[in-house]
Amino acid sequence: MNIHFYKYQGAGNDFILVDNREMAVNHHHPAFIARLCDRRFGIGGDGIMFLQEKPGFDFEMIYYNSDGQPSSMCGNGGRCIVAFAKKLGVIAEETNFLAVDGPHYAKISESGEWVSLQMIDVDTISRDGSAYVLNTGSPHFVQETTDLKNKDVYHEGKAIRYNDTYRGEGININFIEDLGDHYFVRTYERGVEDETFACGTGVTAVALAMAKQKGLRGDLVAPIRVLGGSLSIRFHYDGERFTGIFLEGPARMVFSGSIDLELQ
Ligand SMILES: N[C@H](CCC[C@H](N)C(=O)O)C(=O)O
Repeated sequence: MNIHFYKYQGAGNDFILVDNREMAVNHHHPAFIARLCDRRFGIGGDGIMFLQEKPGFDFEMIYYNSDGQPSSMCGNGGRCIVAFAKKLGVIAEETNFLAVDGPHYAKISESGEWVSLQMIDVDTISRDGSAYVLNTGSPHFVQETTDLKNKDVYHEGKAIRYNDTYRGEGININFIEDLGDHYFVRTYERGVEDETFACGTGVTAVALAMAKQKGLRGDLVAPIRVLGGSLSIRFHYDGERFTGIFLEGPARMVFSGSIDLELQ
């Protein structure tokens, strides 16, 4: 099957995007999806998204992790598919689209390279030892640490993700270092089963957990550095609920192309 695709990245979290409005690609084949995402035998990417028609919305975002399995929400992927929709002429500067965790509003800059994506509201944060556990569209474990640049994120993240508590459903593991004027975050991602250069729902989880830990309230902004660049989270916290949560940052096309791949 010949597939025309676009490659995007949002702060180094990279994705394959396919305009599937004609429903030409039947993507319910994990081995086929995993092969497309394979960095040696395919195009390569942390995940893949199909942009599809959906009555009542500008489009629907269908997202798979690179392991080929359907996934929960992808924040950086959501920002990249908004940039993709603008490139296709499906939207102008604002959009309401449907994703796996429900409707999302987003705004995009004139340049088409800066996207602000509204995330779902959050009203539950639990603890696991000194860590925070919460769902921002995907499940996240947030652990504050020091000397993060030298941490073995792969092995330490994998050990938590596959421990007795999380082995079943899986969870994304975020390590955060508070550097005063910003947080530095590194993430081991479920479904990629490796560290990624950024995780949008992950840095969102970090921003909310740190606000709770510090007893912050009101309209807040959390500047965050990740391996692949910078992201910013804006939100309101009244001590109970986190609302008006926006994940903001770059979303850029890297290249486009086509690939001939037979269904396994
Ligand atoms: N790996 C995540 C989904 C993608 C999350 C990440 N790429 C983001 O930007 O939110 C999971 O399985 O929960």
